[in-house]
Amino acid sequence: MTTSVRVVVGGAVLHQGRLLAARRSAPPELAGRWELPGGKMEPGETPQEALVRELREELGVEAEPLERIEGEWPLKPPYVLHVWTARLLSGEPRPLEDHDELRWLTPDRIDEVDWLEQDRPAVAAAVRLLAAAGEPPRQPR
Ligand SMILES: Nc1nc2c([nH]c(=O)n2[C@H]2C[C@H](O)[C@@H](COP(=O)(O)OP(=O)(O)OP(=O)(O)O)O2)c(=O)[nH]1
Repeated sequence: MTTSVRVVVGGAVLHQGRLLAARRSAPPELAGRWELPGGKMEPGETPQEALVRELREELGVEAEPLERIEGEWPLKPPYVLHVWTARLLSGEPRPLEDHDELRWLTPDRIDEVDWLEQDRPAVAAAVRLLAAAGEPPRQPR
């Protein structure tokens, strides 16, 4: 028997050395916990299209997905979490839907919010990317 999984696409939105964190307002068991904004892929959508749509609906911004963070994290069945890095093209993120607070976190402050457990590996990977991007260029040998 094959079980079909459904993908939830989360966006690691990176801007000026920071990662965007969003605090869920619902459902009750997840409210108050922090996550990467995003949502369920709809039939016929690519992950990138789903992420662009979700970030537009939830945050009121236009964003560009960049690359997939390797890995897949199980959520409540049948959902699994995939994460893509993304950059803002226009707009200032606002918590329009599903969230009641947003915060831009620098790598050193990433643990100041209570991330959903299932998001932690992807958040750690996003922080590594931010830290690498923030390093000064290496001296040529
Ligand atoms: N968006 C998002 N959802 C996550 C993350 N981690 C995590 O466990 N989830 C869970 C919460 C929800 O049960 C589910 C995603 O649902 P959602 O409510 O964000 O997606 P959606 O906007 O498409 O939902 P819907 O109201 O259309 O049903 O995955 C995450 O980082 N981002």
